[in-house]
Amino acid sequence: MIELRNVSKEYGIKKALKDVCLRIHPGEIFGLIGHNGAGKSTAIKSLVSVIEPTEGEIWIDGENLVENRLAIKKKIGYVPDSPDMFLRLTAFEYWNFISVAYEIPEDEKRTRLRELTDLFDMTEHQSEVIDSFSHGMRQKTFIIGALLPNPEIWILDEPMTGLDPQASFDLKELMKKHAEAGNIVLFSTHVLEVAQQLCDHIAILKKGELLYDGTIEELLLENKNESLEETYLKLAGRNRSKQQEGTAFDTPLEERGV
Ligand SMILES: Nc1ncnc2c1ncn2[C@@H]1O[C@H](COP(=O)(O)OP(=O)(O)OP(=O)(O)O)[C@@H](O)[C@H]1O
Repeated sequence: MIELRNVSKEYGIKKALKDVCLRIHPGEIFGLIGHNGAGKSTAIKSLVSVIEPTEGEIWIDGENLVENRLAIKKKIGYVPDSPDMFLRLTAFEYWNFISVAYEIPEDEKRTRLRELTDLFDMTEHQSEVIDSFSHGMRQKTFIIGALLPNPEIWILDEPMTGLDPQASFDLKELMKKHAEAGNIVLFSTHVLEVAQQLCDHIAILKKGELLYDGTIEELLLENKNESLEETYLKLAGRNRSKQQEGTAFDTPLEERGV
């Protein structure tokens, strides 16, 4: 189980996460949803130890993240949102780097790499530099890297971004199988249809605050006769009063002095 206990994160004066409490259970596909800047990547980076929460604790399988960081990190496969620092490596060099970091035996590395590169049509591109890849090919490279060590917990920051329909379908099937086997798959997305299709459990963040924690079914039951999009926008979208007042863009250009 993943547990966030009253986790807050401040970047200087900016409060990116505010007292967030969450429990994610084995067997769940968990979706983090929220507008740009809501705090999704901050929550994910805290879970994978890229950053340190300002307050609160993270527990994974009954162990405190701060006290057992290395052991916990080895359980986790992570797809970052913008993994710029590896762009000069070839795809194979990147996967090799992951294999060394996770101490994957050579035979296992070869077998899993063959399976994953075949599945994501990346076998013929492994000697190419990541910087030369399209956005989707980069994304596939980092997904393969995250799944290579066969980790128990998958933490994927907007993993479908840039993927073609085949790769997106294949990844969703892998996510379902991994959760069905009793593991946790946590991912962030802006695409509500993807969340509706996949998630057993979602959390909605707005400006660092947890607005909803539960199933999509419960959320829709609480908001009868509304689509998920309508319910989500009611919760996380622009304030109703602002909508009623109209935005700056509803004002004619001449009145805005343009
Ligand atoms: N390193 C940083 N320094 C300062 N502020 C940051 C930093 N990283 C994130 N923030 C701020 O924290 C808030 C949350 O950002 P975060 O990246 O977690 O949002 P997000 O929900 O992942 O957004 P998106 O959907 O656009 O990726 C934003 O206001 C962002 O500007």
